[in-house]
Amino acid sequence: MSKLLEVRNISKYYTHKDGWLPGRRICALEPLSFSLERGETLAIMGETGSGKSTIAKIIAGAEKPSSGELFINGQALDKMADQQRCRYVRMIFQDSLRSLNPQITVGKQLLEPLLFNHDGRSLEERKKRVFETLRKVGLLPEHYHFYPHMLSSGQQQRVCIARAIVLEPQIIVADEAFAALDPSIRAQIINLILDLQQDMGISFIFVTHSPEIVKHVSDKILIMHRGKMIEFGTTQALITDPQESLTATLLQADNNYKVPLHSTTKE
Ligand SMILES: Nc1ncnc2c1ncn2[C@@H]1O[C@H](COP(=O)(O)OP(=O)(O)OP(=O)(O)O)[C@@H](O)[C@H]1O
Repeated sequence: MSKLLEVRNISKYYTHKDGWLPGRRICALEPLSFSLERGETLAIMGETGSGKSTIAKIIAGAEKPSSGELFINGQALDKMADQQRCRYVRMIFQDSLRSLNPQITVGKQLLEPLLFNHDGRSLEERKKRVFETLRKVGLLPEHYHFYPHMLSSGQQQRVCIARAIVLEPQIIVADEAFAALDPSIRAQIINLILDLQQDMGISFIFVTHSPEIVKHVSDKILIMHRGKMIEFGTTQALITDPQESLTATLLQADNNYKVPLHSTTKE
């Protein structure tokens, strides 16, 4: 496996503009570095407010780091134009279902990223890519003409995944994207992601509180505590020999969620 993503010394400070202490600087992330190989899945875990979403947003380009650099295949990510960057990294947000526009058909919502990405394809070629993508996420050609409210929540989540993969990115960042789903649907979506990873070689970065999801899908785990990366290593190493008590606590099994075993599980 070759190195896909390299995160070097990224940090993030926010300055409060209002409230009790305007102008006060908050350190959301102390400088941290890690790397990810092609096709690997990384899980980011930690308590509330520890900086997990901040890392996810910086990798996806939704936030700028206060310092540090990110490289993808050796190329500096922050020097890329948005159109180029979104061909490499796409994000599925916490409230991804609400990010679907209720007034636009599924097909048009999937065409949008392709139109934004001026790659010289004809409309017919783009539509062909959209139909292929619907198939990859387990939807039917007729879903192209559906509006989001005509789909179940599991199908809507598949549209969100389709929107993330339609540009064939190398990394997808999912920030607690599946937490609100019914457990059986969530298991199907997680298994879909494992299939996509095998078929398309996409690397996933998950922000999650669920040890079961982490054990099921991730190759590596990054543990955050109050803006600091306190542990980073392979899933196997952190499960069998955690160096921090917080790591052991976060990885204790939760009984609320079980992913039915799948042939491609990483366990
Ligand atoms: N836009 C912002 N302005 C000011 N402070 C922010 C902003 N975004 C995040 N923070 C602060 O940065 C810190 C890290 O936030 P972040 O959302 O990354 O944590 P998290 O680990 O993802 O938490 P959660 O699990 O609750 O989503 C928190 O103290 C948060 O209040």
